[in-house]
Order: sequence, then C-alpha cells, then structure tokens
Amino acid sequence: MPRLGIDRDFLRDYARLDRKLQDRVHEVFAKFEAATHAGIHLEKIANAKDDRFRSIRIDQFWRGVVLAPESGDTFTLLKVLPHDDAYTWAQRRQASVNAATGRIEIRDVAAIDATLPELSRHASGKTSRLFARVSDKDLRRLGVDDQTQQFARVLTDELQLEAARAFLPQHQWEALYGLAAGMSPDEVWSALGAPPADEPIDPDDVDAAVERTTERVLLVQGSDELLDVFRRPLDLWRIYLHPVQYQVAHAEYRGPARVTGGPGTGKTVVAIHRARHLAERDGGKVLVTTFTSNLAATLQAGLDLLVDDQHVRDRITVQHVDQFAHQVFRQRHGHPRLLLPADEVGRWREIRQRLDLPFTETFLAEEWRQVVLAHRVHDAQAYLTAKRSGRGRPLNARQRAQLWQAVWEFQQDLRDRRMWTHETVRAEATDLLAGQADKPFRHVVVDEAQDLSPDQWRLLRAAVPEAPNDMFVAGDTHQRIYHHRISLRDVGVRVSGRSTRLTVNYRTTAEILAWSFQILHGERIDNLDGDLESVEGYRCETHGSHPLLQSFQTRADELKGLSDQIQSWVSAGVQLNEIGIAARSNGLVEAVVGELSRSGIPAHSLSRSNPPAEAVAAGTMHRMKGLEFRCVAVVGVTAQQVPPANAVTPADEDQSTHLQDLQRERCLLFVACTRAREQLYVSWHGVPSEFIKPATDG
Ligand SMILES: Nc1ncnc2c1ncn2[C@@H]1O[C@H](COP(=O)(O)OP(=O)(O)OP(=O)(O)O)[C@@H](O)[C@H]1O
Repeated sequence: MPRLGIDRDFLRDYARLDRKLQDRVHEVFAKFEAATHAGIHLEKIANAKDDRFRSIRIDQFWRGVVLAPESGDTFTLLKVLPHDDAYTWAQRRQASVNAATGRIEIRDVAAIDATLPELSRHASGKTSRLFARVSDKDLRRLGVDDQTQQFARVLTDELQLEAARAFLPQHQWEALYGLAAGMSPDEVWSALGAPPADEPIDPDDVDAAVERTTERVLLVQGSDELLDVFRRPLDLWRIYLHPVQYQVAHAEYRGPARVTGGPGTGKTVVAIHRARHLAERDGGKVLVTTFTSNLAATLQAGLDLLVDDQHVRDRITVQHVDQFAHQVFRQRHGHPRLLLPADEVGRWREIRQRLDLPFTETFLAEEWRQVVLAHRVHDAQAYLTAKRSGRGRPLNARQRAQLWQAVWEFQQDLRDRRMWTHETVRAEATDLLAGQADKPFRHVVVDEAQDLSPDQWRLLRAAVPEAPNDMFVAGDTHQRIYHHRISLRDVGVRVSGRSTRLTVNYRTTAEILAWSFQILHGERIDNLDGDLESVEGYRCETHGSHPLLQSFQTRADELKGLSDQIQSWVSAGVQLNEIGIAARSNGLVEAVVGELSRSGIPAHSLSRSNPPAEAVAAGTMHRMKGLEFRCVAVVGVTAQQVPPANAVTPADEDQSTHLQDLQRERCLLFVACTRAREQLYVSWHGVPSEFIKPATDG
C-alpha cells in the first residue's frame, strides 16, 4: 500500500494556493492510498538530474512534484507549483540520503554547478578560506558530503555561505553555518540535533531515509489525517519540529529541565509539545503556567490547536501562576481580602514617617519583596545576616534593624487587618502545598520563566513531587521585563546538565534580529543559573528589509508619520490585523488609537477585550510579550519615554538597582522590536532614546 509523506515546503506552497486549488490538491491526494503507483499517474520528468522525481497533475495549470522511490512505497510530496515552474524545479534538483544522519535531503545541483567555477576563481586570489581550519574528517563526520565539501572549500566569507543556503542541502548548510559561527564540530552536532541513524545507512533506501526525516516530512495515513494537515497549513510548528525542538520536548529527564534561546526560536512551541507529551506519556496531570493571563491565553490557544484527544486535554491545566496560587489559597481560606497597590504605598509611607526612617517607601517595599520574601526571612536575626544580592545600597547593622522594624510592622498590620497581597497569598499557598503529600500535579511546564519571582518558583516547586520530568522551564533572559535576577538553584529547581539552547529563529528576519540585539548594547545577561547567556550561533530562517528608523520634530508629526506608514503597509497588501504598534506608556497607546481612528484606520487597544477582527492592534511594550505581527511599529522611542524616569531607580539611591532597571528597560524595547516577522518601524520625536543611539548613528 503506498504511503504519503508531506514535505514542509509542500505545505508552505499549499498554504499560498487559493481555496479552490487547495480543495483540488486534497482531492488528488485523498485517493492516493487507494490507488497504485501506476494508477495515480505520476509522470517522469524529462531531463531530470534525479529520475526519482515525478510530476502529478493537480489541474490544467498546476503540478505537484513527488519523490517516488525506485523501490519502496513511500511517496513524498515536495512542491506544488504552476506547470513550468514545477518542471524547472524538479529538473535542477537531486535527492540524496545524508551519510551521517540517514535523512533525506535535496539540493539544487544546477545552482551549485553554476556557482562553483566563479567562487573557485574568486578564491584563488585569496589567502584565507572560510573553513581552512576544519578538517575533511570533521566535515564528513557532520554529514557534509564530497560535493558540498568541494563547494565549502572555495568559500572565503560568510556572505557567500549565506547566499548558498537556497541551494545546498539544508542539514549540510546548517553544519557549515555553525562552523562558520565559531562553533566546534561537537557543538555543531548537538545544535543540529540530528542523532546518527541507529542502523547502517543505505544511501539508496529512500523509504528509510524519509521515515527518519521527521523534522521535514510527515507521513500521513488516510484521507482524514491528510485533511487534518491541510486544515491549518500555516501552523507548521504543530507538525515539523526542528530535531533539537523535538528532542527537548520528548526527552526523559531525571529532574527539572530547561530550554532557552533568543526571541522566536520556538520555546513556547516546545513548551506546548512538552505538555502534550507529558500528558500522553504517563497519564499524570500537567500544569502549564506563565506569569500573566494574556500569556496563559496564548498557551491555551496553542494547546487547543495541538491536542485533539479530549482525554489528554483533560489532564492539562493552563493557569497563570497567581491564578494557581489564589486557587490553592481559596480552597483552604476562601477569597483573600487584597491590599491594593496604592494602599500598600500608603502603608509604607505611614510606617516610614512614624519611625522616621531614612528610606523611601519604594525602597522599603522592594527590600520586603527582594530580600524578605525572596529569601523567606522570618525574623530579625535571619534578616541581619540575609543575602541582599541585587540590592545596591549597603545597610549597616543599625539600618538593618530599622528596616526589620518597618517590615515587621507592615506584616503585622496585614495580619491584624486580615489582609493579603499577591506575595503573601503565594507564600501561604506554597506552605499549604509543601505540607501536602498528594500534590495537585505530576508535571509543571513554565513558559517565560525569566519573569517569575523567587516566591512564584517556590510555589511551583511545591506543586509537584520531586521526580523525573517534574519541571520543564522555557525562557529567555534577554527578554526579562519584570523581575530582577533569580537563581533557579536557590529556589530548588536544579536544571544543570539538563539545559538546551535553541538557535534557529523562526519569526524574525536576520536584519530585524541583528538590529534589535544592538539595543541590548552588549549587556551581560545571566542565564538564571549563575552563568552568562550566550547569543552565539543564532540564525534566522528568513531575510528581509532593514528596520526603518524615523525621526520627527513633534509628537503630532510622529503620529501622522505612523498613519502614513500603516497606509503604506496596507497598500502593499498587509492586512490590518497583521500590524502591531508598541509604545512604552498606556497614554501613548491611547493617543495612537485615537489618531489612527481619526485618520480612518481601524485600531484597537490590546488592553480592551473583544477586539474587532479587522483592525491594527496597539499595546504597551509589556503587553506585546507573547505576540507577533507581520509588521510592527514601535513609537515614542524618545529620550524622555524610553526609559521613563519613574521606571528607573535613581543611581544615587541604589546603583545596582539602577543598572538592573536600565537593563530591564532595554530588554523591554528588545521584546517589542522582536515581535516583528517581516518589517519593523521605529520612530521618535525630538531626542531619540539612548537605547537606540548607536543604531541611529550607525
Ligand atoms: N519548528 C517550527 N516550524 C515552523 N515555525 C515554528 C517552529 N517553531 C516555532 N515556530 C514559529 O516561530 C514563531 C516563534 O515561536 P515561539 O513563540 O514558540 O518562540 P519563542 O522562542 O517562545 O519566542 P519569544 O521568546 O520571542 O516569545 C511562531 O510563529 C512559531 O509558530
């Protein structure tokens, strides 16, 4: 019985077809299983470099290209193109089985043949070559075959390699890219995540090779499975995981594990696949969590798309971390009476004045959060010796005693009035869970881990028993936009030896990512585990135009410039709901929505529920986390607003917190800019923010 494999590129082509043609494609291939090889009418391609490529008629003008093995019964759908393009595509290319991974790969032989002589001529005049220091043996070990080696040996710079991406076999190109980025062969091998085939590799066994190539080819059985794939052709992440993504999502870990990686590398995708895998694997309950309700909604939407089986779904609970804390609290104590943030400030102010303390109320509140709550300090003695890492202003013993008095009074006041804050609710929920032998969940999956506070981590740690595969953590410390640094080790989440970094960016173009990294300005970013997070070897799936930077004289001009930019995107065919606008403050978001509405551009604020289907979305930079848009405009990037003075602790009050606040503000702008898939527009009026100064100067 013939089997159908669907290549990632085929699905991409399919997504671009109009509805009628899509139906026709489904009709043709739905019958495939029932038909025999001959019956399905595959045509040989004249002058093909590889006679295993065949064409199949979709309609009068469109053809599919299929890899049809000489022996075996797996037929892989590679492309859907207009008739002539399909033939040209197939004539130029060759399929082969990679000698190191045993996976199927396709290369554009005609392009390699056409480029090689010119590159050789160019290289003969040069003294250095891109891969001079890499041995043939290492190249072979990584699966780089003779033809690609010959090509690699004449490369003199990375741009030539970048240009060859379109025609070299994908795995081999990725291996070369990793080596060119300075990675060792072993590092490249693990970044590729392609385990060696566990059986001898037969270069002619296309069926076995296709079966191994799970990151590119999905084998489907029957018309229903085919329809399921065709139903959501744009959501490639449901089906085709990068080998490293797949490994991380499906591995067995002896304890907590973590996935890191820059923006758009698929950490959320991996977290969602991991949750499904865990729920399928042992029937244990899984908590999928993160730090805001918006992000939890994104995770829920992803799970709804991925998990069809109702039994598996029922084992997965998606809740943001405070929702979970409140639920645990409510089960024992009922609804807590919460102290409002403004009342909290008032309480600290009153205590400060009464005790005549030389600290601001913000300093007192932060000391309570970052030292007393973060390190679970319960008495004066413990506070006198408590670690105050991250707090810049040193305190002598007398000041510590004064501070403890303030904290004690604040906490006593809460107790007397039977009032709670989110922090004290969490602490209580953590104690309740810690005393419970029967934990509510067997696994917890945490997304956007960089923004959880130590007490949130303790709560989650207490929610699952310490056991293999207990905690799975996804996050990127370059995108930390709320909390200060924490160490996972200090909160009982030991991921050492079980941490993997993703390096392929599926969202943003190389141009946008490179520009956005400049915002971070070489900041030394920790990795939640005491070391520094690396950005080495990141690469993007796509290229595009450079970010557009626009300076204006006045705010009115800037808002007008924004409407013009949106008009120009719309004229170029971008849909309104594919456009996102980010600003630092709520006030500016509202001004943007007002201005666009007046200019006749439907716009809505992301903070409002029930957004219209066809409108531009505007939100604060914080609100942009977890979202992505085809085009993004980041506006109001002025010296006064980015960063706003009230978000940064003055250096003379606390130097260390000052620097951390600045770093967090840089990260926030970085998050907003990296939401763009294709185009990024950044504007300001007057003096631009210092965060983009080098970028605007350059
Ligand atoms: N294997 C894949 N194939 C195709 N698309 C993918 C794949 N993995 C991720 N993506 C896409 O890349 C984009 C970014 O994925 P995701 O949101 O999971 O990344 P992230 O690392 O969590 O990003 P960020 O940290 O910036 O929030 C999404 O559009 C997702 O669908």
